Amino acid sequence: MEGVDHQEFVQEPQHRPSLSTMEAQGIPVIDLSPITSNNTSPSAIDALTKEIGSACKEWGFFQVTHHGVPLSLRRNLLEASKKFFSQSLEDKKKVSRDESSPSGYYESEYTKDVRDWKEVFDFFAKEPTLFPATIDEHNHRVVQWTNKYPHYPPAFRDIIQEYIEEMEKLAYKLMELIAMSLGLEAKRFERFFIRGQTSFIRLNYYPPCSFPHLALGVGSHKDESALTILAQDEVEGLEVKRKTNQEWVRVKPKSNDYIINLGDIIQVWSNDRYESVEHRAMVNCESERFSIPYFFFPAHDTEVKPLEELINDQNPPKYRPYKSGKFLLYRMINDFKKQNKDNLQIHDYKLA
Ligand SMILES: O=C(O)CCC(=O)C(=O)O
Ligand SMILES: [Fe+2]
Repeated sequence: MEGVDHQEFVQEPQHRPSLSTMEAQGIPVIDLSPITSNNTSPSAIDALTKEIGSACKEWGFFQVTHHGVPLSLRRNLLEASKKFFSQSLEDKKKVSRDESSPSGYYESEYTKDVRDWKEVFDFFAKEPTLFPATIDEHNHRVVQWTNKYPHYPPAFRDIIQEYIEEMEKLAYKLMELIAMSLGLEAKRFERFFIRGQTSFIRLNYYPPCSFPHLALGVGSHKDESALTILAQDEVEGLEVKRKTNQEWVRVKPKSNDYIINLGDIIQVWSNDRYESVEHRAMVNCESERFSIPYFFFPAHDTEVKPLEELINDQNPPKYRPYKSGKFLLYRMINDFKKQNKDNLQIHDYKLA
């Protein structure tokens, strides 16, 4: 971040982080053994489903253990990410995102119009990934996006592809549990992802920052995904807004757990039974920090709307339908420059 205008990173006073935020005591930690081990009983799955249901309802954010993703793979990816970002800006910019595809490296993203103190590399989980060509609702042209892969470190491509496969397996399992917790059949959500999912993975790098009380690594936001599976390194920084009292609580890193957060799409599908949750990442003066979110997204032409099983006369739909790909594209375009206005949010689709 040398030679940049620091002013654009400064958050409005009400959004500035408190460096003494308390650590989250209550974030549910859920043991996924019933779905990842061989000898499992229906009653264990039942209990797990209930646990997932209350975590979704009360927090929208939880940690999972015994998730089945090999620790060595996660370590390798964090190591590869560290190596990539340690290169010179010039080398990193050789794989910058551009007009032909939003996959690649970039160092300026604006969350809610304030610049984040971070650098990023995005990859699509599927190649090619089909996406709408424009945000215009009446334009049905589709484009194919492919990934950029850095040459350094050399094993990058293999590691990231292997990791993405593991994330996808875990995401499908979690979606099954979430479906059951809503009283739906286990595979209810599968159809939206099985062909043409637009999931992507992001390597976040937060360099040390000399004014951590004024800036944020990622400003407060809700993920637009169906759900997000997040790996963070051992450096603290992630904060979640607790639903019950609207206070920021810090999520302590645990080296082998994943953090799961519900995204806007589940909020709409469940007609607000579950909600996506505001979260943000703080930076600090001494240590760099790395995190790797995997955003699980349906096919771009999925019409996202409250599921018919979950609506009735007493509980009418709370959202008007929207196309998953158009919303995501809108956000992607607008997060990359200063707009002097709020970006599109899920509440903009809310029916009065
Ligand atoms: O770095 C983190 O812990 C959170 C990152 C995040 O929320 C995001 O990239 O959407
Ligand atoms: Fe996020």
